[in-house]
Amino acid sequence: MATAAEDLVASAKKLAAATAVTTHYPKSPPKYIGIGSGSTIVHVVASIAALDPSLTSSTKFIPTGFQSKQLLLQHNLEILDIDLLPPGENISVAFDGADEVDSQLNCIKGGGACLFQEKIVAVQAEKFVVVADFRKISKTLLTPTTWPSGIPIEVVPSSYPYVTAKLQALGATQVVLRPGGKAKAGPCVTDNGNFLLDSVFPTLKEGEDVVQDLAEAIKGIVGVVEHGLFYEGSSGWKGRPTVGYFGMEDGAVKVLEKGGWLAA
Ligand SMILES: O=C[C@H](O)[C@H](O)[C@H](O)COP(=O)(O)O
Repeated sequence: MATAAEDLVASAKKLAAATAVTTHYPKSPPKYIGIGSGSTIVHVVASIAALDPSLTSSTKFIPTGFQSKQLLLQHNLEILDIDLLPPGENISVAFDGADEVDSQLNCIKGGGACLFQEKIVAVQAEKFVVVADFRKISKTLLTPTTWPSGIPIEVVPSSYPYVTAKLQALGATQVVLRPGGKAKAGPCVTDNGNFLLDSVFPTLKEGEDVVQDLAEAIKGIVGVVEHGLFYEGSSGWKGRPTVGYFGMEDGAVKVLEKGGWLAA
């Protein structure tokens, strides 16, 4: 049976999801909508499935992994794999969860091992809407929150000892090869057949390009496929959300945009 604290988090996610969908799902039928992964996206998909069918029946929904594909199937929403998005076409809105979000909307994602697919969908979306609960809010990234395992980094399996050493040289204080589930002997294998290194770095200072500097250093290591930093820096946009919806403990939904928190 769920505890009172678990119930509080679940209802915060649900309310934030409903508010985000009501506000950002297009008012005329969109061609493509991106669907992220995790426990919060379950509520987003339920809210989308409850919309008037005229808004969803001609839409193709692009999943970011096995779990979100199954969710779309359960709700009879039409699926399109991201590699079939025609070149030059954009996704109207991508909805997703997050593990940690800073005051500038930079995120850590990948707790569910779907960060690569999530990023390739996010960067092709005209609008990227993140939905989360109050536990995910932090002032600066890598501040201990409920996401103490750090940045998930997807690596080609044969490279993991090398990448581990390079991450430590970059300042990581802990690098853990993510284990598989209870019934899996050996590491977690992503939907792309890769491993994940959960890497704790010291809290990032506030300031221009601190997230970008770390992100680019990680991405520069041979063997790294992608990392869970979704951000924007002076060299470009790398998946920072357009807006974040957060279900709060008091039943309110707070909205964070690039310029700061919107007044309730
Ligand atoms: O790989 C997984 C994702 O980045 C999820 O969106 C993230 O872990 C948030 O998940 P949840 O909604 O379960 O907190």
